[in-house]
Amino acid sequence: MSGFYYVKVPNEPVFECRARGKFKKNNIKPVVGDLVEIQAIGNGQGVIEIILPRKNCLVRPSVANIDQLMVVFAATSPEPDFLLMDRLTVLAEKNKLFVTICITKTDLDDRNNFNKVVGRYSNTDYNIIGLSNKLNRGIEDIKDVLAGKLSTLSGPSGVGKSTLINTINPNFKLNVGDVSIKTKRGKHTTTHCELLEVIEDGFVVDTPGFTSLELEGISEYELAKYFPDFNKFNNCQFVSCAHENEELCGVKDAVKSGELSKERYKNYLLLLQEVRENGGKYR
Ligand SMILES: Nc1nc2c(ncn2[C@@H]2O[C@H](COP(=O)(O)OP(=O)(O)OP(=O)(O)O)[C@@H](O)[C@H]2O)c(=O)[nH]1
Ligand SMILES: [Zn+2]
Repeated sequence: MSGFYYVKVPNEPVFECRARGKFKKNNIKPVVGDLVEIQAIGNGQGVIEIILPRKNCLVRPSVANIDQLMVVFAATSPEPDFLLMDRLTVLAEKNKLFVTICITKTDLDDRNNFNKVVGRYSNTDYNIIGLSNKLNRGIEDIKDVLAGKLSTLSGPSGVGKSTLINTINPNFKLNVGDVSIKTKRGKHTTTHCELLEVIEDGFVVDTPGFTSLELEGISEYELAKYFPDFNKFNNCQFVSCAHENEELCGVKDAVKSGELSKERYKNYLLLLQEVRENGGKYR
């Protein structure tokens, strides 16, 4: 119901809470993932008194205190969108989140897209997990990386996010859709958003994901920072090197020698262009 927040309290049923009026006055709204202090008023109801400081807060949908961005793409059907994959990892880096890249439908991977992903990100410390919901492959690895964290799953429609959650924990019975229907635009307006405890102390935000990528401004000077693999090679002549047209650029050298992924570098240049066109706003 609108105006209510559902608060999980250890060893108690979920409390149905309203927020103190002072929050509204100060234009603050509790969001999913917030750690709060409540006052119980009986009957499983309570009032949110304090919102503890957030370590991060992503928007659209608003979720606070996320530990991990699990980027989910299919090996095929739909084909992986590598530019979106790089955008999502930039979003994660900007917000200091762990990154796990989960490639689903590896049972259909006749073009070796899983290995392509492993190659592209080989100079990062991202977890890269190949998964088949169909063959029950990789599920234990996914459980391991979800344990003890608040994660959000992000990726295009139809890659198998709901199937994955259902496989991990069949209690959820999320709707699994038909790819062709679900990929039509405009289907993804969730009005509510909740946390699913998919395994003990491992929570996942139930949302269509941050594919719209509304970020606060990222300047052209900081974009490269969010490509952690580039950082290993940035012994460039200029400290503020954009790794673009500059001479003596460690990143460009590493791309030339094959140590850094050419595709990822290409996407970096595309995103750099975008950041500039948006005057520092990266969308
Ligand atoms: N072959 C194969 N098919 C899969 C796998 N995982 C999911 N699918 C199928 O892919 C289709 C889409 O799965 P969903 O779980 O609805 O995908 P989703 O990412 O939740 O999609 P949205 O809810 O639109 O975001 C369904 O027909 C699933 O049965 C897999 O590992 N292998
Ligand atoms: Zn450089």
